[in-house]
Amino acid sequence: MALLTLEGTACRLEYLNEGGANFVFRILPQSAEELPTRLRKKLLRLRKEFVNNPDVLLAGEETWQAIFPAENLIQHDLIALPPTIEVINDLLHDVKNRPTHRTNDFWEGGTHGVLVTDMSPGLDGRLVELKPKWLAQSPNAPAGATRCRTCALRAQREVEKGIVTATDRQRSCPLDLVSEDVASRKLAADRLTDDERVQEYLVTAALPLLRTMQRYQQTWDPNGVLAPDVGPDAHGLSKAMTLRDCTLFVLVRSHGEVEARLGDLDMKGLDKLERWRVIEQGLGDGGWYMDIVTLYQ
Ligand SMILES: O=P(O)(O)O[C@@H]1[C@@H](OP(=O)(O)O)[C@H](OP(=O)(O)O)[C@H](O)[C@H](OP(=O)(O)O)[C@H]1OP(=O)(O)O
Ligand SMILES: Nc1ncnc2c1ncn2[C@@H]1O[C@H](COP(=O)(O)OP(=O)(O)OP(=O)(O)O)[C@@H](O)[C@H]1O
Repeated sequence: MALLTLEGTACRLEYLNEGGANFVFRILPQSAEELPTRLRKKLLRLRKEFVNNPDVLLAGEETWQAIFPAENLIQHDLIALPPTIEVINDLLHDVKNRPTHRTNDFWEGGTHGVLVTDMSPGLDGRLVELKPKWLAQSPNAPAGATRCRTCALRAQREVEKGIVTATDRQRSCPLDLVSEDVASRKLAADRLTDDERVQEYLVTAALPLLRTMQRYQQTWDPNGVLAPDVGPDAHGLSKAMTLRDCTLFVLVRSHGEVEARLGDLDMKGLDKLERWRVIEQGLGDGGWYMDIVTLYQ
């Protein structure tokens, strides 16, 4: 637990979770008093890496707000922090349930954090986190491809490197998730989650959201990472790649109502372009877009 003052209120932070780039904390009042409205039902997300300009923490916000309904986005609210680096890192030292491969990560400090919509399920809800991934085929896939970009990469990774990521484990095809055919959508949803209410949501009410994601993945990256000159499309490519890796948080409340919001929409930098190109080239050259490689699995 870490004690600090936010919005003039004495708060305590509890570690919730972390990914490669951010720590996420619950915000609780130190005493019996209520939290100020701004902090209520919010989590504090801290970028692990030191960020000089706090605006970077909100990069892309306007882009996402322009294409998705507010009710489908994790809301972000930049908040100034008191000098807290030691308090946070002392807390991280004490946490027992951190992912083992991240226990050497500590907060590099910073003047600001981001308050995000709290999608925690509480005592009587359920939260399912999933990545819809590449909802349209890669523009660089060969003609006649029988695997989509996500399925091709999964097959390559498993066979060549023996690596199965959390997303891979779901074995769901993103193209099925946005298919016109309801049976295909159902198959994809069943593989993404065991939760029947979330399956139902994905197959029906989630479609407009998923199709918007699909549409913008295509619009923003019409030529693919192997296009000889991505210069003019560079910002579009960043946006498309970010949308291809974001997380959909699906919260089922006690009476079955579903709240679904996209998060992890931190804009990907083009410093990754070379890596993306190597991946795409490898998928094509290795025949991973073609089912034939299944023979070797
Ligand atoms: O390459 P992909 O499609 O497997 O996506 C990577 C993700 O893998 P997964 O969703 O588990 O299959 C991967 O997720 P994990 O670390 O495996 O949880 C990252 O999100 C990675 O992005 P970045 O390099 O950290 O910015 C993601 O890389 P990019 O989106 O930058 O390609
Ligand atoms: N708004 C939220 N509500 C509930 N839980 C959340 C929320 N945001 C993050 N989390 C939890 O914290 C974890 C890590 O958060 P997040 O995905 O933001 O980290 P990250 O470092 O950006 O991830 P990545 O490794 O993909 O870069 C999530 O997987 C989720 O379990």
